Amino acid sequence: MFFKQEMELSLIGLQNAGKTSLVNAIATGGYSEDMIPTVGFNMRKVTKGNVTIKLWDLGGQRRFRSMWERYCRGVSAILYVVDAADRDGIPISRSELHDLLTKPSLSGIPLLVLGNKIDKSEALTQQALVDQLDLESIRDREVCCYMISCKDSINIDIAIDWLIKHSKSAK
Ligand SMILES: Nc1nc2c(ncn2[C@@H]2O[C@H](COP(=O)(O)OP(=O)(O)OP(=O)(O)O)[C@@H](O)[C@H]2O)c(=O)[nH]1
Ligand SMILES: [Mg+2]
Repeated sequence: MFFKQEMELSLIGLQNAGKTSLVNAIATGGYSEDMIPTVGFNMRKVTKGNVTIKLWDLGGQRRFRSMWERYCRGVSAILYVVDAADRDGIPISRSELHDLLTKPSLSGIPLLVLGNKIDKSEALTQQALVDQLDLESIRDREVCCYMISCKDSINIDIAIDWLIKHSKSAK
């Protein structure tokens, strides 16, 4: 098996989805309820075995969404994080995702959608999330969807495994 030495990922998705929490879960396994909304973006480098991962953690508030495209260009994969327990937020999340994927600069970049907060009882099932985000209509790239909890560290490892297997080679 061949391991990529370097991977560059962008984390996007609406505010409060859990992107910064996911960075912490990947980096240290830590979790906090007291999070500050990301203003603009943060960059973090994490090493997992022999893979170095550069993570661009973007702000999800509306005023930052126009930056998403710029920070997704040329990445190995896009991570789209969704609060699976925020059912009212799903339609906006869907339209922001599909808008982004129409950008020619991002064509072909693999997409991993992560439905977060499955520790909450109101979280959607994976099938419901796939349906409501209309992921089946995305045919121009590799797409996968996992349900995770940053809080309880559920499925973080399988998400990283998918990224290692499916990421485009780093530039
Ligand atoms: N129950 C639960 N809460 C979570 C989980 N992951 C994150 N949260 C909470 O969700 C809130 C927002 O988390 P952040 O990681 O700051 O969200 P974000 O996507 O980075 O938000 P922006 O930076 O504003 O775009 C925090 O209160 C977290 O503690 C989870 O798996 N389960
Ligand atoms: Mg954040």
